[in-house]
Amino acid sequence: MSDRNGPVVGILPAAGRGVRLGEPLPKAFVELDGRTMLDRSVEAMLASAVIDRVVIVAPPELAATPADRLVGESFADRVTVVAGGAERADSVRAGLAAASGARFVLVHDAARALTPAELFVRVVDALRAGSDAVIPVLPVVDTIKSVDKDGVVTGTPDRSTLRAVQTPQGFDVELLERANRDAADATDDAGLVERLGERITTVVGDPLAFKITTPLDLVLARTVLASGVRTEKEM
Ligand SMILES: Nc1ccn([C@@H]2O[C@H](COP(=O)(O)OP(=O)(O)OP(=O)(O)O)[C@@H](O)[C@H]2O)c(=O)n1
Ligand SMILES: C[C@](O)(CO)[C@H](O)COP(=O)(O)O
Repeated sequence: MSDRNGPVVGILPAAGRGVRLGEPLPKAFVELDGRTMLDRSVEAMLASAVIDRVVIVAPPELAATPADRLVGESFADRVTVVAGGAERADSVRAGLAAASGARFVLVHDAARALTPAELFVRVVDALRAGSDAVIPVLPVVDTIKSVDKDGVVTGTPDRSTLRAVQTPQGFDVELLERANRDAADATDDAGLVERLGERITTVVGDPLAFKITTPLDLVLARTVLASGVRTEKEM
């Protein structure tokens, strides 16, 4: 596909249970300062003005809930809700199947609920400029070791070549569909594209796009909001 001006659809995997977070609700429905992670994520995606519509991939028992009960009313008409699967990759595939008409897709974890709108803009700009697969990355701040099955150190990769990977991850829709055709294990969507030997480019990530995974992350997210640090661009 050569025209790079076509529609961008956001796929928002939000079907995880949040076992590591340990809250009673599925993680995307946990509130941060009175609003769910899901609602915050949808708002950031649509407020970026570079995403035309969003497919929410919800826990199956909530997938029949009308969109205006899941997210703010002003966004509901640009949202579709589908049921997720057992693993994140299954949920992404369900979202991709509902992304009809997309030229590009942005896959974004609902768990990265404080992601600023500017990060979506950076990823879409890179797609429009010619990339078919784009991921946001940050430098790794810790020294990383590889270990064997007994926990004994086997090496120290050169940290300058390593990056921590975030979402949103942006793709030419046909490329991500092709990457998902053969079931394979990968911890992110770009990992599937890598297996095809395709080129993946990077943009600078954002510390506020951290994934809320553990109770400590929840404390951090709530503290960030209480501190008044700007998490959304005023547009
Ligand atoms: N079957 C799944 C698993 C995860 N996700 C989504 O993928 C994102 C990243 O996953 P993670 O943060 O690991 O969430 P959980 O799988 O819920 O976490 P845990 O492993 O602690 O249960 C989250 O927005 C989560 O809702 C999903 O849509 N479907
Ligand atoms: C996709 C991802 O958010 C990129 O960092 C991450 O790999 C998901 O990890 P998970 O623990 O499988 O949710």
